Amino acid sequence: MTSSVKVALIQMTSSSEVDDNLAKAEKLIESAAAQGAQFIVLPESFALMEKYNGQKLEHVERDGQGKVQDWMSSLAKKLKLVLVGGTIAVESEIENKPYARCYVYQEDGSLLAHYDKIHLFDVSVKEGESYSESSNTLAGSEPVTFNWQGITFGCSVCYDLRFPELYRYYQTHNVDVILAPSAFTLATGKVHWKLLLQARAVENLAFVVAPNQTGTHDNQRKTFGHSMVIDPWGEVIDELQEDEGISIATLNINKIDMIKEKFPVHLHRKLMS
Ligand SMILES: O=C(O)CNC(=O)[C@H](CS)NC(=O)CCC(=O)C(=O)O
Repeated sequence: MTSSVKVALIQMTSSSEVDDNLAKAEKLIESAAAQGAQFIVLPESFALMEKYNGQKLEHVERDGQGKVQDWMSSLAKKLKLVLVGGTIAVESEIENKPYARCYVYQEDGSLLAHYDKIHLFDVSVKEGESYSESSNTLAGSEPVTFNWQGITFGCSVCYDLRFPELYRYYQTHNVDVILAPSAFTLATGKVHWKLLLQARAVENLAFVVAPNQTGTHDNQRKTFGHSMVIDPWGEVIDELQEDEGISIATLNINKIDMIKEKFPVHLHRKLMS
């Protein structure tokens, strides 16, 4: 059983050009691999930030085939690492309503897991800034965990962070590392991003790995950056600022048991549903 893993988070300002985004992400991933990262996580919508909000999506793939899936699989294989692909739009059973899907590829290029974003961002952030993700996306319904090298991971995406019951499910399924690739807005990120990430880590005694989009996108949307890794005690192990780049952190998985032994919050629950 592996007791530590070197993860890398990719922070980028994705545009509305898929090829440009993949080229940019590839450079960052190669640099992270050269620094010894074994497990790399891309942010939500890394391959495409749509120009238009609430309209038909411009690049949607079919499960199992498509440019972005091929790119993720071959890169994972070439660099012999795990690659978590934030989200991409993947056809669902309903026309023009793809899932926002996170694919996880492993070292031989095969698929290890996939997760469909459950909570969709239908909110008004402030005057002139509102989102209607459900108008062009179908919500997933299943929490997803997977095991890699004896470590258990739980999947989530962005707005999911506001729904603690998803993470409580992961706690009851012994998740060691919570993944939360995001495109958190600048306006909400300033107030809520770090707070939510730390809360999810502390209340569930798990690491939280959260790469975010950053900067101003083609569609004029602004995202917050500040990709970070939090340990199960709530401490920020590594944090980026607003520039594009990579964050590399070593997760010492033994730390979870060390904390649970002295501070067994997970055994003190009373109101089980
Ligand atoms: O639409 C895309 O291209 C990429 N997807 C997103 O940006 C998604 C849905 S609009 N954003 C969020 O979930 C932000 C959540 C958030 O910021 C909060 O909870 O405060």
